Amino acid sequence: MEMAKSSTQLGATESLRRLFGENSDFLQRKEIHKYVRNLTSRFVGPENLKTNLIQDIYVLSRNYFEMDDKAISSSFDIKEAATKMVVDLIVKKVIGEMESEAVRELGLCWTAFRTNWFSFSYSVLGTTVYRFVKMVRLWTLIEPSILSQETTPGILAATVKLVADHPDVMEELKREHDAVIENQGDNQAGLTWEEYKSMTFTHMVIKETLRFTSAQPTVHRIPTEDAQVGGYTVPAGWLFFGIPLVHFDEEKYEDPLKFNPWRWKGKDLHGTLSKDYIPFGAGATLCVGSEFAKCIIAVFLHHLSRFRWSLDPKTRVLRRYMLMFPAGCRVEIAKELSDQS
Ligand code: HEM
Repeated sequence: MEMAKSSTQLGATESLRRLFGENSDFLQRKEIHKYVRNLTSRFVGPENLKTNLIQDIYVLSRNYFEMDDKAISSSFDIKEAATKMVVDLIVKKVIGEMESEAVRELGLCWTAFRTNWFSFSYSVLGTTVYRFVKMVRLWTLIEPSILSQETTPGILAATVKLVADHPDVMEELKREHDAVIENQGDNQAGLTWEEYKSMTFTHMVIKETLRFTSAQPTVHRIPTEDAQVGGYTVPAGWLFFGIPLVHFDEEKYEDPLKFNPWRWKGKDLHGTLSKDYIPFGAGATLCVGSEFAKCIIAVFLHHLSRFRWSLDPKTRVLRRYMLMFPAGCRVEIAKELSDQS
């Protein structure tokens, strides 16, 4: 936490420096940092979220839950659905209208780079790693898009997996969302900001998922002077990889390896940062997309809770550089018996 707050110099390994060159935008982000933050906040900050985005998120995500009158069930990969939605809501607005093939290529390049850069020669022409390195001059523009595309769908998928593994949580969510729908009466065309904020248990589930998965596993920093971390000295100029271990500290969290949304009952559900809770980082580089990400997850849970649903048993979560779902995250939804008549 202290390290994340103390320095805005983001760390990069020697190999990354050689790969991109010392002066690349990718590494020398300090100068353009404020610009990127402002640009992203404009798109996903609370004002735009309240007035426009929440409704767009509601409508776009609802499309995945539509079924023919005669169908009684359907299925889709919820991680892929969220990725497409983020592309529609953010990437196209930040980068401008792109051919869908170009968006796909951008995603593929990033995925290949993220998983292979340390094990694959970047100078081999034609490889996706090579192409990504060539494209990285666009970094300033694509950074928010990449960050939003990588993290949020992964956390949504992790949330869905954890809920599917905990029937008591699924039941409580259903109760909460049934009540929201009932209160809406005939007016079920969307979700208001107030309704979103009133979903107390949903926010407890999201908060616990973010604690439990620590989705962005490391922050990288290079301290400008010697720093103390957990009784160790990190010398100035060294590269520090920080992991939010505080999320699993027994003194802060009772039974920390248990997924237990009820631990947040009566606590602050909307703050993104405290001494013991840092899923969105801390300090000058604190995530600017946190509320947007939480809103996407809550709205998907809202739609999901209208159905009986289950998760493909092949769904597995791997923790590599990011959370990964090698077999996707497919949900099967079925109409309630009463809706089938
Ligand atoms: C659940 C989803 C998300 C998680 C867990 C997450 C996590 C983080 C973390 C830990 C950082 C700090 C990195 C560091 O200090 O080195 C960060 C920064 C950032 N995030 Fe997120 N993020 C999420 C969603 C998003 C979304 C949806 C967007 C944009 C639409 C976004 C945009 C950014 C940006 C632009 C930064 C860099 C801020 C800066 O350098 O000043 N994030 N995020």
